[in-house]
Amino acid sequence: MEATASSCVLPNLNPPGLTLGNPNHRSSLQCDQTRTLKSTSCRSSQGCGQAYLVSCSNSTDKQSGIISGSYHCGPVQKRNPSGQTFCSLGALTYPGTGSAIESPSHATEERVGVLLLNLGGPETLHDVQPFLFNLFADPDIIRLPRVFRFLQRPLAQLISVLRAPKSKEGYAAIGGGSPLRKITDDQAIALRNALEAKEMPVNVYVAMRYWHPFTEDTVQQIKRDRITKLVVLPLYPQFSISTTGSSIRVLQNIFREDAYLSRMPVSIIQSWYQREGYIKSMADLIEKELESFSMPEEVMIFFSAHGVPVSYVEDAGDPYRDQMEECIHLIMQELKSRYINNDHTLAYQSRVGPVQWLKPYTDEVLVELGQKGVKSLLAVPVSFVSEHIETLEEIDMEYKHLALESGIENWGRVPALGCTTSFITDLADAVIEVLPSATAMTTSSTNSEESDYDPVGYAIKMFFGSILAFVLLLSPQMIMAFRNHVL
Ligand SMILES: C=CC1=C(C)c2cc3[nH]c(cc4nc(cc5[nH]c(cc1n2)c(C)c5CCC(=O)O)C(CCC(=O)O)=C4C)c(C)c3C=C
Ligand SMILES: [Fe+2]
Repeated sequence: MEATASSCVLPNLNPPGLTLGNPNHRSSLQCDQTRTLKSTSCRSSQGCGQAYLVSCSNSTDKQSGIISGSYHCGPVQKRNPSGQTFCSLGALTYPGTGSAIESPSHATEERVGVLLLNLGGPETLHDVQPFLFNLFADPDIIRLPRVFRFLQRPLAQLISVLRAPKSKEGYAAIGGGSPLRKITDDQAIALRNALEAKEMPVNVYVAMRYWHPFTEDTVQQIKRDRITKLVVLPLYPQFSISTTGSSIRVLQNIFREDAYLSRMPVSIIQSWYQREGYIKSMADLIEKELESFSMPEEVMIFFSAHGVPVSYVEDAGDPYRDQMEECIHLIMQELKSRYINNDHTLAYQSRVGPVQWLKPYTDEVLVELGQKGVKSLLAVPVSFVSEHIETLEEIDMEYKHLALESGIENWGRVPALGCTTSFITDLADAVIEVLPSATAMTTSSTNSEESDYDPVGYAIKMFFGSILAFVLLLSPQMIMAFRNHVL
């Protein structure tokens, strides 16, 4: 199955209601253009991270991954299946930094980059609160009406401080930090190798949304390396406004403000949950894990997806729930084709704050299943392809404990895909498929809300809104909602 790619006519958003149609149809995708993110700025008080590159040279270790100055690639130029020229290992010399920025359209050789987008995670306990600040300061995570946007950062500060103790406990329980950076770097290396094996040498970059290496820094590296064509590959199988949508919006803001980048042909793979390689790889993991139970056919396959607030799906048109359900259906079909006919269910985990999230909730379903007499359960994390705090702590510790307490006797968990060969090979195919459709990013700057601007109405809303927001936010219920998972 083909990857769904948009050739980068990026979302034109009309806040406050971020309307997202099917992201596979780029004309229906709308986003918010009101944020101003400077491409070179550091966020939070933690200083700039360094962009990390898995290069198309032989230097793949992390220390040498940071490129500065001239950069040499191999002796031969190769053509990909669509006739484009690439550097192969060794010979092509990438001009060093500091020279005039050349427009990609005038460049003589093709230098292809693949940009992996991911969430990022705190590397130490000290990073937890600033990481949470970056997360909650994202208007795609806390979606305030436009008129209250000025409250975004103060709210983020408050919520991150309230939430930090609980998050720190979680990160402490999994070794003191998130494994996400290391796993994503490993996936980048594996993808680079898989593409090279398919005669397509590329540079693979990692850009995180909330922690190092920040998207802004990685994009600067891409520019320094004079990449001429880019495939953007979010490491989220399903599209959500809060994940892929948010990362793409940051990219859009950076690219729009830069002459070189705005002319670079880019292809974005918005979701890939329906790809055969991914579905088969997930089915392989489930099949293997089922074999560890004494009576595999009696095991309930329990898909647990990261939740999003209901309003994302029902008001903002986030396709996340539909894509998740279709994804589960495809995995189950694949299992059926292998004569695996187990019962299955889907629930949503990791809710934060005082609003309604997608239901059913994982913790509630686990208790119900235990009460109904289910004895064996296999948990399958399905919204993310790396181990992270919500697999290692929430599922493996909290939910396992809850399930065993509720009467479930045999517990298993499918590992995240990580660097599974069949999965990475399929991602490489996805990159190859979308490369020919890369086109320069174009955005419209028209914003109807801005043209309807009414200063008096705005001041009134801002005055009463601020009072209301602070009263609500400082209520004990609200504080509890952010400290714990639920009200
Ligand atoms: C598809 C995956 C994810 C969606 C959708 C998503 C939405 C979402 N998340 C929060 C709040 C938090 N997320 C946190 C960590 C976290 N989230 C994801 C993935 C999705 N989030 C991952 C992979 C991680 C873990 C990163 C790591 O360090 O390993 C956290 C921090 C941890 C905690 O305190 O629980 C918060 C907070 C919201 C509000 C949201 C949708 C609006
Ligand atoms: Fe999350």
